[in-house]
Amino acid sequence: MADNEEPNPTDITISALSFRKYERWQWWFLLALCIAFLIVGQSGAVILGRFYYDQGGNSTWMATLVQTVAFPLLYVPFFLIPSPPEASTSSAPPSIKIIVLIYFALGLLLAANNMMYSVGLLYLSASTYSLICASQLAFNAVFSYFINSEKFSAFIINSAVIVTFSSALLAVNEDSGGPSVVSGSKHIIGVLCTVGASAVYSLLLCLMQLSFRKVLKKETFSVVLEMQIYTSLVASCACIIGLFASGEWRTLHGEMSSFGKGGVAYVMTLVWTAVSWQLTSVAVVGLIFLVSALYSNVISTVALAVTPIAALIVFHDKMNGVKIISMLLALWGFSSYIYQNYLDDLKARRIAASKTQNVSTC
Ligand SMILES: Nc1nc2[nH]cnc2c(=O)[nH]1
Repeated sequence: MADNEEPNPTDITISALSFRKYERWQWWFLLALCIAFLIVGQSGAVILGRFYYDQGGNSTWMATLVQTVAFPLLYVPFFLIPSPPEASTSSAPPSIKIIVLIYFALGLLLAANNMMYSVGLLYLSASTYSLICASQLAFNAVFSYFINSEKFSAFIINSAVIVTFSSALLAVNEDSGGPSVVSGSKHIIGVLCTVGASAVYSLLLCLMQLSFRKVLKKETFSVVLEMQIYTSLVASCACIIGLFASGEWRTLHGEMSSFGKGGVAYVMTLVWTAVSWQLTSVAVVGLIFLVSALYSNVISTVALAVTPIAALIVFHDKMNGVKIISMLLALWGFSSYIYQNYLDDLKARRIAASKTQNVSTC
């Protein structure tokens, strides 16, 4: 855009304009915090999830439940973080019935995604798993286009394609961990569930973005915590019903006593997996709120490429050329999207400046 051209608010590809409650530095600070939480939380959660299966854990319902059940922890930031007062908006607030319906539907989608994600992690090697997970950015781009009318700049397309390659590259990595031998049918179930999870996850993120923009319309971060708390409540109830209805709860005691590293390690693994998932989920929803569903998914996929570093530190896993190239690609894709954020920020400043100028010349 030329300097003398009037900036057009609809050119902006991120939601910076709709996020007026916070100062610009606060917006960037929240963005950095969410990115850090997502990368640390997801790497930790995936590694602990793999550890649970490796040490003899076998309950997919339990692996699914821990992805949401620690949501009461979020009441701590919910009550501690002060929210700027809501501006009075011209539109009426949504009815309670609509809000309950939204949280209920999104909570069920979340439970379905988490179940399929757990089955994929159980039956597939980390490499096959990463390859299929890479498809979620393509799903997300399609859903974002149709559901959120997302505008794709060259930097966004570049970022999504490069991060997809980065994740796919992990798949050619020979020494990736995972179950050594699974039967053909279980492998097929693992593939179908991971593809299903990728599609449902992308749809879920886009629907969350739509709910923030079109229905909830709050401009404070508390709406992120509310979204996470209520959808997790619904998803956890669905998992508890599944755990009891499937009879899997009867196997839990035996699983704990035969856990490779002992009963205390079993409990600790589940507790820290649950905490890591909360950190991850708040960051995922926070990034949808601050920027977009596609952005949140790009950072999730970058976290996938960063997981080998965490495995290197925690399990002293081997590092090799493929993993390093995958991470460098992820970093490149990530930088491309951050640069788009910067350009959008510049445009938002110009719009604000031209508005002030117009007011003062009137
Ligand atoms: N399907 C899916 N579920 C998730 N839950 C948290 N992160 C992810 C992800 O990257 N993909």
